[in-house]
Amino acid sequence: MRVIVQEVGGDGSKMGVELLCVVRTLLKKIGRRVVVGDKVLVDVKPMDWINRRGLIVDVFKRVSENLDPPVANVDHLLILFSLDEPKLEPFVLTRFLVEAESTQIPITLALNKCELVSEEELDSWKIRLRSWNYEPLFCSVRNKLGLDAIEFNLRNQTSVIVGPSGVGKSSLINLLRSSFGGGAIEYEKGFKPVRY
Ligand SMILES: Nc1nc2c(ncn2[C@@H]2O[C@H](COP(=O)(O)OP(=O)(O)OP(=O)(O)O)[C@@H](O)[C@H]2O)c(=O)[nH]1
Repeated sequence: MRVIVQEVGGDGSKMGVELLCVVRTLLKKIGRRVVVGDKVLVDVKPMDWINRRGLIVDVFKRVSENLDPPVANVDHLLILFSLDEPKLEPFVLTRFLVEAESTQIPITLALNKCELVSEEELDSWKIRLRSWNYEPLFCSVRNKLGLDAIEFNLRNQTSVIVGPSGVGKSSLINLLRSSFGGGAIEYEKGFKPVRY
């Protein structure tokens, strides 16, 4: 598992170092599963700092837990759809929103590829989504529009970017990483946690 070091008893120089870790057998035996987003205690021998290896010996208590797919300690969900390519389908969006709401994790809805549709279409989506009680953020990753507001929403929390295939999740994560210096971990298609 990839672990990013956040604290080493008084030694700030190791902050941000990425370690490749295995999980202690005892943890597996007692059913303590380690999932993406977990905060863990890692045992690193002095020599292992060179090879960047470690052993996960404990898992801290989770603030939140999502079972499918398994991800822990998520503060925020960014639901990303595109207005076109693929076209925004109200039924699919509803399904994502209902499922996201059921987690009780705060949600931001963002609609990407806004440069592909007319002003009229944008306005009609704005009105429609307002009637559903959502205030979506419109953006275009390609044209670098509307990204400040998204970056602001992601700041200082662990978010999961959710959305159908092809809407621009990876493109957004990559652009945020390069433009704003945020961190990101891709987890699996359609479900991407990012610590920003
Ligand atoms: N026109 C347009 N295309 C975009 C924009 N953002 C991303 N794309 C393109 O959309 C395609 C899909 O983008 P990805 O970032 O791979 O989408 P994804 O949501 O990560 O897709 P999966 O990995 O299948 O879940 C790529 O060809 C991107 O270049 C945008 O704002 N406008």
